Amino acid sequence: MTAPVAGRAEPHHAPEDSPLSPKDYAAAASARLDRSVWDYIAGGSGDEVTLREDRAAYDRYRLRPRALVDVSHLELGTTLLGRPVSVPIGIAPMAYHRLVHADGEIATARAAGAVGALTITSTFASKTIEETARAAPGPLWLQLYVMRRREVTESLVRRAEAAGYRALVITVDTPRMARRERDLRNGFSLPPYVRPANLDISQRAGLHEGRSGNSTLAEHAALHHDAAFTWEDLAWLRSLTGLPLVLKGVLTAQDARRAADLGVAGLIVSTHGGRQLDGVIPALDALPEVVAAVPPECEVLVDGGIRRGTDVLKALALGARAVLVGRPVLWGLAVDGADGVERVLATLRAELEEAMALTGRPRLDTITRDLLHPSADLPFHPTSNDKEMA
Ligand SMILES: Cc1cc2nc3c(=O)[nH]c(=O)nc-3n(C[C@H](O)[C@H](O)[C@H](O)COP(=O)(O)O)c2cc1C
Ligand SMILES: CCCCC(=O)C(=O)O
Repeated sequence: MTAPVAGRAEPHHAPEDSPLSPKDYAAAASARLDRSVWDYIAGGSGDEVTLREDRAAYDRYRLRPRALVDVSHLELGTTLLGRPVSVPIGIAPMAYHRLVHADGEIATARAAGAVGALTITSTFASKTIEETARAAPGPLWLQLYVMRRREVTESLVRRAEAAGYRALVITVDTPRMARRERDLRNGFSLPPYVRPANLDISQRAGLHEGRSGNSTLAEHAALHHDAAFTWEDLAWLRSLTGLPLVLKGVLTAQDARRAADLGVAGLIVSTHGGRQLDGVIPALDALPEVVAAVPPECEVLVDGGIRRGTDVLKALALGARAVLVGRPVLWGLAVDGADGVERVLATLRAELEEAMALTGRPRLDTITRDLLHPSADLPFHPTSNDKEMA
């Protein structure tokens, strides 16, 4: 165990001795974290319908294993935008890792590097773009919220290029931050030891002054995010940089096709972990129509609710090139710093290997749609409208 960060609550009770699954890490993290920090991470928007359904979507599929296949050698390596990764599992961009551990994004990136996984660093990282890059041997992408002051975004792009980041991930589901009632009730604001390390002083205004009944993060987004950013403005971003662009938060074939037509290199099918528009289609259910809408060279990833190796397998079977994991990474970080993150990622990798072996799918290209059987309570066959939507 590493030392707790300043200001963090003492554990309410001793965490489990040796957490095994992401679920165990959630229990241990919840015991260690302040309630308002736990709620910020765990919560969703509105009635948290999408938060629940993103996860439940995975449980609506059953697996159809094939027998007597040579699974003595398994291959999990692939490429993402031309760069090799050891696993088709990456870390989703999440704000403020220092909320849960003093080493913040440095620990997370180091752990991902040890596993050979992709890391996507948030605009709201609590360690700098440069120090995170120095810690990470694995591929790094930078997530961008496009700011009203375009020079802020441009400077982040330049710094990402100089530090060796390989792609820019533009989050398109957050022209404003959705109401998250847990944060509103808790009057959540950033503790003094956490700040957006990559934004200048003028962009930090207000993040620490908690006013009761308000989420300062939402206020900050309302002040600084460019809610007028549109498809036309993407051309401006393209003209700024040679780095490939990836759009995060696409849920329809229409938007996917438009992005591909504009030369976007990749898409992340995502509901933002149920934290933005509540009631949207679960990411897993949107995945087939997005995959069907874009040419094969446009790489499609998915996130939201992935907690087991079999979840990864199901997403790959529905056409994802790789998956991203969000909250489980912060749970591992809260419990045991970089070691905790590494164990969470290594567990998901081990479970994916097990699932590949036991379904007779030794390579990623053998994980195909016929691996899935919709369970009896599946309300509709999510692949039935692929053709219509594409
Ligand atoms: C605490 C927290 C902070 C997040 N911050 C960002 C962010 O800064 N940018 C972004 O694009 N997505 C952000 N997300 C969304 C994640 O990238 C991802 O879409 C989601 O967490 C995946 O779902 P999962 O947590 O169920 O794995 C955040 C999610 C969480 C839980
Ligand atoms: C303004 C967004 C803050 C980080 C974020 O994306 C999230 O909390 O989901």
